[in-house]
Amino acid sequence: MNKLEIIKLTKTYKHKNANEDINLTLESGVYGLLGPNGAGKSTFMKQLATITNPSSGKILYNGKDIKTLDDKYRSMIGYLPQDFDAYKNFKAEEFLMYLAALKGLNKNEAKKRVEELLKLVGLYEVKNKLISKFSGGMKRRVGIAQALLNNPKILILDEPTAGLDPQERARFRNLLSNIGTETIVILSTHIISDIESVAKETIMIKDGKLLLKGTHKEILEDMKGKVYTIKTNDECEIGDIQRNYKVASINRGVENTQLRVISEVLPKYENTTQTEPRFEDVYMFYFELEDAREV
Ligand SMILES: Nc1ncnc2c1ncn2[C@@H]1O[C@H](COP(=O)(O)OP(=O)(O)OP(=O)(O)O)[C@@H](O)[C@H]1O
Repeated sequence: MNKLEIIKLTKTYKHKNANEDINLTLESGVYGLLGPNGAGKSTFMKQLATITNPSSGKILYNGKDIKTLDDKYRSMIGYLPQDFDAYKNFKAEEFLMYLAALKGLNKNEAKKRVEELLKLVGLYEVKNKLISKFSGGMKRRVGIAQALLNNPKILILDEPTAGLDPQERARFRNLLSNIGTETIVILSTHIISDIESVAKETIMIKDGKLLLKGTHKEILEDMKGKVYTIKTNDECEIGDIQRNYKVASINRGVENTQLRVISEVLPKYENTTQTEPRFEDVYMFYFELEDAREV
């Protein structure tokens, strides 16, 4: 069994609830934690990683409070904090060997595991290079590798793809598929495409509260009838639509301009057709975006 139960989890900083009354059950598999800046994702993950204690509520691992499991629980988790900073004066391999020793791996075990992980994150060729000479994406990959050192049962990754280029993002997706199916993986992001293909379920939080949890199919099903395409050539109308609706994208074609609109009611414009929702519409529906994307 590999199960986390999060019960009425609340974290208050001064007078603000960064997490409020969150109830969730997580079992093996990848969960994408989605929410805008300040939604409470890091706070949630820090509590799972025992970096900070809940103000109220509790977290159970296989039925036992993680507070009482203490080091036993900690030995089962891998954590990549949002602000992970590797010791820059270490070489990649040296740094991972050092952390492996801290995590209690013996030297032979550590050597084998570090080599495996360096290959997995694509840093084996540069294992003897100073981390200070690495790009942001490479440093992030060192962070991902260190979170995996102890073969965690629970892997908590706070924005693992921040700073990664498209190729590195693709590599990260492959890497996740190589992580045991017996692991609970929770990864936070505000980039919907990062979780679209890898997460079995998406968890959305907003203003510290749980908004929804579901499979992509369930979430998309819920979006049906809320996405429209409006075709127009009238600049006044385009402005009007932008002021009154959530516009996911604007496509300025030769013949006309097409606006992808998210709305719970049928928009009142002439050339409006309902269209199939895409996963990226979900973010727009639940969270405001500042500007429509011009495509
Ligand atoms: N140590 C702290 N002291 C006071 N307030 C905090 C602290 N940590 C977080 N907060 C506040 O709690 C709220 C949630 O922050 P959190 O970092 O968990 O959000 P987030 O979803 O991870 O955001 P981001 O995507 O920007 O990282 C924010 O309003 C933040 O300012």
